[in-house]
Amino acid sequence: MSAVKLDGKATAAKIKADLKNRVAALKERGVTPGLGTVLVGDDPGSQIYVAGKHRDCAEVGIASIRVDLPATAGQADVEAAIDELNASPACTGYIVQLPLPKHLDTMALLERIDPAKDADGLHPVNLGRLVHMVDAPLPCTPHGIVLLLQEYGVPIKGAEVAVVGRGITVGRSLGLLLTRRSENATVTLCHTGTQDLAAHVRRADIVVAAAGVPELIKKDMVKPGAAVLDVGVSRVAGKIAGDVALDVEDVAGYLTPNPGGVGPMTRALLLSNVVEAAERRLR
Ligand SMILES: Nc1nc(=O)c2c([nH]1)NC[C@@H]1CN(c3ccc(C(=O)N[C@@H](CCC(=O)O)C(=O)O)cc3)C=[N+]21
Repeated sequence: MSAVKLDGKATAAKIKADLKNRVAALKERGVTPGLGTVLVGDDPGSQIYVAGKHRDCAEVGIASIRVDLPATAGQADVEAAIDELNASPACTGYIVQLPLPKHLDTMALLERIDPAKDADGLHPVNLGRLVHMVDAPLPCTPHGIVLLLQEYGVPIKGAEVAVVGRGITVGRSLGLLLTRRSENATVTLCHTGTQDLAAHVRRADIVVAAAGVPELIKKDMVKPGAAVLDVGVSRVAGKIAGDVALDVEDVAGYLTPNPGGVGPMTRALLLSNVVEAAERRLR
């Protein structure tokens, strides 16, 4: 068997086309959405991601505001950048690129972001709203995963989902999203303390690999026909390595390419959060 490709790049293009129309409508009402990024230091990977986000903005008509600070920036310097974006009417949403240099207190900085401008959907207030299932910006990667499954008609309701990785940005938040009444999946959240990972993955109709361990998910662990989503972005010898072994394609029913799968969806949903924040402002 050869798996159906869950084409994140193509699906993200559709989402961006819709956003472009919504941005045009906002501009007619006098509001231009603006995405801010705060980047501290010169990690090459982070530089590439941030540059990509600004290109995406230009594509759909979102203004972008780039704040780059040196690796030596102190807590007060980053706080000042955050305060400025919180106060700026031109910025409707922004992110602080992670990971931050180790000398900075990441949690204190993330909590300082105005929750109404939280484009990542990872502010504790917004994660709390997700727990309570009230309207708020959603975490981009989990939201992108749900939309990608829906785009290809992969049944979520009643599905057994194995999420591998309990990080806040993907695994833990995705568990919250998929167990809402509107999704109604049954989620097993696996992590490094899981006793028999293969047994959990083998039962799953949908497998989401977000552990950051190259080739963690092997062919013999996947139920034939299952949908497999690869969130891994480890760097091995300069190349992106996913969490899913290549030959999983032989047994899976659906599989994300990587690159070209979950990554482009994450970026599209970031733009979506910026546009939604601008729309909320007009309500
Ligand atoms: N505050 C914050 N928010 C983030 O959302 C965030 C972050 N910090 N820090 C780093 C991670 C990583 N991340 C990616 C998003 C898209 C691709 C992506 O689009 N990748 C392309 C390939 C790009 C390439 O080849 O390098 C693809 O999958 O097709 C990758 C990685 C967002 N992150």
